[in-house]
Formats: sequence, structure tokens, C-alpha cells
Amino acid sequence: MTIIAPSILSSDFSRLGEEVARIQDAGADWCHIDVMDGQFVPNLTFGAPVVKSLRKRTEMFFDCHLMVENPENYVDSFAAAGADLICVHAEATHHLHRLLQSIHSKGIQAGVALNPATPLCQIEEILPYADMILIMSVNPGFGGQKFIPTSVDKIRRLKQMIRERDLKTLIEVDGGVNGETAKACREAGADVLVAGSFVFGAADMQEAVAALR
Ligand SMILES: O=C(CO)[C@H](O)[C@H](O)COP(=O)(O)O
Repeated sequence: MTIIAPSILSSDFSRLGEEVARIQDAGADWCHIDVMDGQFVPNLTFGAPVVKSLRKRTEMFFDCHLMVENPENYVDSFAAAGADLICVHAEATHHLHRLLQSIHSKGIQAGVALNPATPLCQIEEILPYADMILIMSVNPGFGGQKFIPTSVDKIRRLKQMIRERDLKTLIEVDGGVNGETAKACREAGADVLVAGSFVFGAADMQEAVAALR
């Protein structure tokens, strides 16, 4: 079954705890936490102290997407704060294998994200070591952008790579996911759908989560 991971990037930051409770009550599976440093992407969001505070309010799975330079500097603090999965960008580090080892050494899952312009060959060697590959279907940095249609074929080709290697790696898609694009992503082989504006902008959040699923 598809895992639904609303992004709290589109939530009301003045009441983050309640917003996380709201996505859980709406039937979402994971909470997607977009960490931006103003360097790797032109925007700033949350640090590990925010994750630590939220962790006191819920046992929900925390899927932490680090859109940061030097992600190796943040593994300890996000793991200690309560991340269940840390996803790092292939474009942000020279030593991806070492970085995934370091995330796994904390007893949590490790993912690798790819920007829209980064080809799949970049993760060919790391695939057996990653629990999840995140296909960015918008350029990272902001919510509410339009889904890049060629992402569907990228998901399809990644699914094929995973099957050929007999792996269990999850495929996550993030950016411009709504009722319509979700269907194309699921059919192409996506396992985890991230959605910000579609979920938080919906009149009925439960209906929006169900529509994505
Ligand atoms: O990673 C992100 C932006 O960098 C967000 O998770 C993503 O854009 C979700 O927002 P929306 O569903 O509104 O596109």
C-alpha cells in the first residue's frame, strides 16, 4: 500500500504540534519534514530542535529530508532529535556511501534524494545501501510548485533498476503531488508520496489523504 507523507512545509508554523496531530488523525502514515539551510536551497525552515519538540508530541514516523550543504554535519543531531529516516541529497556530498553508513549506525533508515536534473546513474552504485530514493518532482526549496511531468518516467526507470537488482528500496516522490499526479506516480512505481499544499490546502484533509492513496 502507498505510504502517504504530508509535508509540514505547508502547515501553520505557529501551531506545528497540532498540525502534525491533524495529519495523523487524517490517516497519513509518515510526517515529512523539509529541512532547508538557505545554501543548498534558497529557503530556510527547521532545525533539529524543532524535530525534538515535535517528537515529544507524537510517535509518528519522521521522514527528515535534508536539503542542506554538508549533510554529514547534521546526522547526529537529527538522529538524536528523533528522526526515523534521514534523506540526504546525492548532490550535497562527496561521500554518499560513508554518509549512509553513518545514518545507519544511528539505528535509523537512510534515503538519497535526487534533484530533477540529476540522472539516475548517480545512484546506481549506492542503490543497495539506501532504504529509499527520493525523486524530486520540483526543484527543491518551496512548496506549491508544479509537478515536472518527466518525473513519471524517471520513477518508472528507477523501479526497473530496483527490480533488476532484486532490492526492496522504496521510491518516494516529492513536489507538486496532488490527486492527479499521485495516480501517475503510483502507476509508475512510487511507494511513498509527499504532499504539502494538496493536503494542507484541502477543505477535508482526510479526503485529501485518501485521494492520494
Ligand atoms: O521538498 C519540498 C520542497 O523542496 C516539499 O516537500 C514539496 O515541495 C511539497 O510541497 P508541495 O506538495 O506543495 O509541492
